Amino acid sequence: MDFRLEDIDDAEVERRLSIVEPLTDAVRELVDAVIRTEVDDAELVAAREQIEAIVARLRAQQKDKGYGVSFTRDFTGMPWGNAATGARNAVAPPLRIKKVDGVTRADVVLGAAYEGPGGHVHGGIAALLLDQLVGETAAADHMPSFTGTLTVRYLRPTPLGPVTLEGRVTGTDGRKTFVHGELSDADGVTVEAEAIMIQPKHFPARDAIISTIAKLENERS
Ligand SMILES: CCCCCCCC(=O)SCCNC(=O)CCNC(=O)[C@H](O)C(C)(C)COP(=O)(O)OP(=O)(O)OC[C@H]1O[C@@H](n2cnc3c(N)ncnc32)[C@H](O)[C@@H]1OP(=O)(O)O
Repeated sequence: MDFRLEDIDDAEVERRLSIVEPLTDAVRELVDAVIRTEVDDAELVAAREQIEAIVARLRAQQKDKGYGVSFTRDFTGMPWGNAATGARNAVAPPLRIKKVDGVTRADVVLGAAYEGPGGHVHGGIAALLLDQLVGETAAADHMPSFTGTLTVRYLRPTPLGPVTLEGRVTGTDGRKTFVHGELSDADGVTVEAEAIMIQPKHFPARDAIISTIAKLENERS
């Protein structure tokens, strides 16, 4: 797994976010505009040519694979390519999850890019968002839990628009954490999930980051 340490402070994280988040938001707007536009064919062709030029500009310097996950020395994660939350990923709605007293919560608006049944949220998108939510619900002490089993029950169709997600731990058993998650619209719960999250036996990436931080601290003292 691609985890790495970047020796930067919070101000630098914020500076980078202030550049990339508006870019990602502009691409989200582009995706929505392409889905919903009713301009004529000539306009579509002209737009495509402009988009291809922008893609070529961005491809001038690229990472080999995915974005991976960087951490600062304070273990602030920068999972900016994440499909649900990524600050650089226009596919992500993006989900912004807050944890208060062990309960995770997120409010997000799901627009045209997340459609499954006409006018309603795609079931895979609901599962994606719930998967991320249960992951962050189970995470503790900088130690991730991976989804072992995710059971999703669709109670009724979720209309496109604003939705709320909420997750809570329902139990633990050794390295396993059991999590309940819900996705709701204004009228109540539309999708619910039960997850078995598992802290991996070995997580070499975390150990590697901890030893790199220790080395940096030694060098500075
Ligand atoms: C910080 C937020 C990040 C959020 C990210 C969003 C969440 C995600 O999308 S994670 C990505 C999707 N998930 C994955 O890719 C996981 C792939 N699987 C794996 O990596 C491993 O199988 C893993 C880590 C789940 C378990 O491996 P390992 O640590 O070797 O488990 P193992 O020692 O065999 O078993 C431990 C316990 O878990 C149970 N278990 C193992 N696999 C599963 C499973 N898939 N489902 C349920 N229980 C399981 C075992 O039965 C055992 O239970 P017990 O202790 O009672 O005997």
